[in-house]
Amino acid sequence: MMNEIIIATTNKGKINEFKQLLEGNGKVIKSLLDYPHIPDIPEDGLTFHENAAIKAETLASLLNRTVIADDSGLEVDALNGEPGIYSARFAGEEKSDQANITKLLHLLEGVPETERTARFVCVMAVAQPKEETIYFKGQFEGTIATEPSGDQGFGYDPVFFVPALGKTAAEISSEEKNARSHRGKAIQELLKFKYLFDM
Ligand SMILES: O=P(O)(O)OP(=O)(O)OP(=O)(O)OC[C@H]1O[C@@H](n2cnc3c(O)ncnc32)[C@H](O)[C@@H]1O
Ligand SMILES: [Mg+2]
Repeated sequence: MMNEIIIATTNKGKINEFKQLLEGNGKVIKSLLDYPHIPDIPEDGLTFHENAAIKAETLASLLNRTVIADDSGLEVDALNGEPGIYSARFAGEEKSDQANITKLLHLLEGVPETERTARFVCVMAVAQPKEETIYFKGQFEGTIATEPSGDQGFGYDPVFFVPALGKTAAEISSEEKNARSHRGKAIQELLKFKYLFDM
């Protein structure tokens, strides 16, 4: 029990990154995949903060435990910040990474490199029974490539080009991604509050 950190997510890519960032020191990551009887939590908020709170608070009250949730997405400047909070379902309810990437590249056809700036945003909510929810945020700046490259990571990583590395987020190791990513930065902030997790 006390050695567990519970994340309100079903996204395997996120779960792997949380494991790398938080496991060790005797801690074990649990996710919604370990609680299959819990029904889908509807993400009907209008901001990353609202959706992160909905996921974290719903699971925290069901389990009566401290829970972390991650709401994240890709903001593309040439698309006025879309897909944003709708990143997972950009191309439809089936949440297909492949279809999302195809739709994004199609919308950006003909947009020159200098105007393809984008960022990943991650808002983490930590919900504790009978306490105020706490938030941590991280951002990861990049540009949208014209074609996918690499097979690491998940989601939009194959088209998220990191100028400082000259590679996409799917062409770097998870260690390299975690060291600079939106999720990695939010967790660095969260780790300033280790006592929340008996660490
Ligand atoms: O809600 P949970 O269960 O956590 O899983 P989800 O995949 O639906 O997660 P979100 O609602 O937060 O949507 C985030 C989407 O943004 C994209 N995304 C977020 N972080 C990413 C990353 O590190 N690399 C690539 N794509 C990312 C990806 O398409 C995700 O599905
Ligand atoms: Mg989601």
